[in-house]
Amino acid sequence: MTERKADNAGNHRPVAVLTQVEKTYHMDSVSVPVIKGVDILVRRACFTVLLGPSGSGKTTLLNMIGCIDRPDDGEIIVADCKVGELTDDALSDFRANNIGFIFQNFNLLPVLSAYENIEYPLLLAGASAKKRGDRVTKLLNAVGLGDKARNFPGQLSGGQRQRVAIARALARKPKLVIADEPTANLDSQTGAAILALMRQMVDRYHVSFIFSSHDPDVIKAADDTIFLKDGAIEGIRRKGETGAEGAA
Ligand SMILES: Nc1ncnc2c1ncn2[C@@H]1O[C@H](COP(=O)(O)OP(=O)(O)OP(=O)(O)O)[C@@H](O)[C@H]1O
Repeated sequence: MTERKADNAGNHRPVAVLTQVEKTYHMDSVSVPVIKGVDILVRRACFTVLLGPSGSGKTTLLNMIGCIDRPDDGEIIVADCKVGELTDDALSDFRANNIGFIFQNFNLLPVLSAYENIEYPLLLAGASAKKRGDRVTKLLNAVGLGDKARNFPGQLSGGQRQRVAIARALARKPKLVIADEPTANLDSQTGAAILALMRQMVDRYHVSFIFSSHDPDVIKAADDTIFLKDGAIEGIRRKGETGAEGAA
């Protein structure tokens, strides 16, 4: 049985579990609760879409799942680790070893070529030259950019830059990739191609993707869709199931 099939059968632990997560921003004397008692289970080796209108709290939630930010209350488990118990340094290491990130503005280093951008996290991890070369070449080919290795970001289209960013996010074989509105700065055709590529990466590498969007069309690509409104879960739809269930 493949990992994916096993996961669908419920035999594998989820890649992330959020229990009663709360986050409030404080500005001067005003407190704004942004995430309100959220429970989420992110399945392993699945493509999960977090769907909600602007301001519903998608980025705030992804930042907490991605261990960039901490909740005020509740528990977050990522890759079987209770991340709230880690010190800031340990959390940084955990993030680098387990989580990849893709951003809407690509966040590539402009002075590095496509090859070097993908290689960078491997250099930071101390991987050997042979390992780096093998991995980068494999990923460049996987994202359809085998012939653009030497191009700098400024010499690539938006869609090509996002392909480099996807390859970079996968470089260290993360368990989870977080993509915050990765198609927001792309035209609809390029955005659809990027979505299809992420779907392929989930199927090929059995990595879990969690992708935020306010475009309901992205649901088609997802295994699971989590509907967020005003910082609370409105429902969760798992592919193959009819209707939306309550919080997982
Ligand atoms: N650092 C901050 N300080 C204060 N308020 C914040 C901060 N970051 C976000 N907010 C507020 O929290 C709410 C949720 O923001 P968030 O960016 O998580 O939403 P979003 O769903 O990702 O929105 P968008 O789709 O527009 O990116 C918004 O009302 C926003 O104004």
